[in-house]
Amino acid sequence: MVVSTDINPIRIEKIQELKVPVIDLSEKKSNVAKLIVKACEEYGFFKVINHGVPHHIIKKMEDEGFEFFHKPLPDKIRVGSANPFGYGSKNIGLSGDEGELEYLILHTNQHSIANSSKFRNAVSSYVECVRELACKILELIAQGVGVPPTSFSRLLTSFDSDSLLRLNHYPPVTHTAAIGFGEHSDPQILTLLRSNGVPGLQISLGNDTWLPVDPDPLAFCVNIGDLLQAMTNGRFVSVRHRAMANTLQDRSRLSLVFFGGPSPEAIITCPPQLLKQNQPRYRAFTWAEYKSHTYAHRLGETRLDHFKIA
Ligand SMILES: O=C(O)CCC(=O)C(=O)O
Ligand SMILES: [Fe+2]
Repeated sequence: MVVSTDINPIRIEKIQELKVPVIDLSEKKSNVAKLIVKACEEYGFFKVINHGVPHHIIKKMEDEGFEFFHKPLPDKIRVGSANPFGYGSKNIGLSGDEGELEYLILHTNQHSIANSSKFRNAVSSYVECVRELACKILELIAQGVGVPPTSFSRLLTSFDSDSLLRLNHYPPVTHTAAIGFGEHSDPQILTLLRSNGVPGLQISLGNDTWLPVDPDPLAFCVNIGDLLQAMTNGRFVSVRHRAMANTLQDRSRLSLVFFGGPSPEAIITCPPQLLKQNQPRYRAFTWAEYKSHTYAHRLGETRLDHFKIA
């Protein structure tokens, strides 16, 4: 009798052969721009090293994050529930998704969540640095695809840029197949994720094949979001990814995730230089419109499809 199993050995081999692109930002700009564009087209995902975000700023944010999650539950609940900004546990979004994590979502322009000034300072310095890094990467992307340098980064520097910082805390669980954060693509423009040395993040290669991303506390993981897929007319892929629950019994996983988004009124279209002879694949929409569509659907849906021109 042939026993069917979910674990396909061919897939495992394929997974082990591949490594996600690691891009050294201290190398020559024109080469870096080319490598980034290639990674955005092939995976919608890469890691950056020598990124210039000072270690002490990351460490301070990580320490504050752990301090927050180690507080008693009533203290965490007191900051308000995560719709849209605040603390959440197990439930992700409002459409029934669940995972083995707790999290804190902060708006990068409104630090109104009642926390200590020590916490707020850590968030401000961290956000300032990662926003700058996100802009630098978006400018390299602009250079690589041949559009004016600030075509994408200006969306993150506008005074009402709708960017978020999300802290995800994955405590140890004993069931190995559990999902920490289910499969999805990030809705915004660009995501910068940094995690401690505990594994969990995986990116999708399609056909149910997953590529585990080695934890690397010195690097930032960069995800292309749905808006950048739309703004490149589908040339870049907004990578589908997920986090497995943490099965290391003696440590928690903490990821710091910056989502670079535009102002709610920003109109998302592909610059004409990138359309060339092609027809636009997506209709123009505002970020506010995209966000409300996203919030109304399950995490795993391919939300950008709704804006496709038939
Ligand atoms: O925590 C992680 O590694 C992934 C989380 C994630 O994908 C997200 O917050 O959008
Ligand atoms: Fe994500």
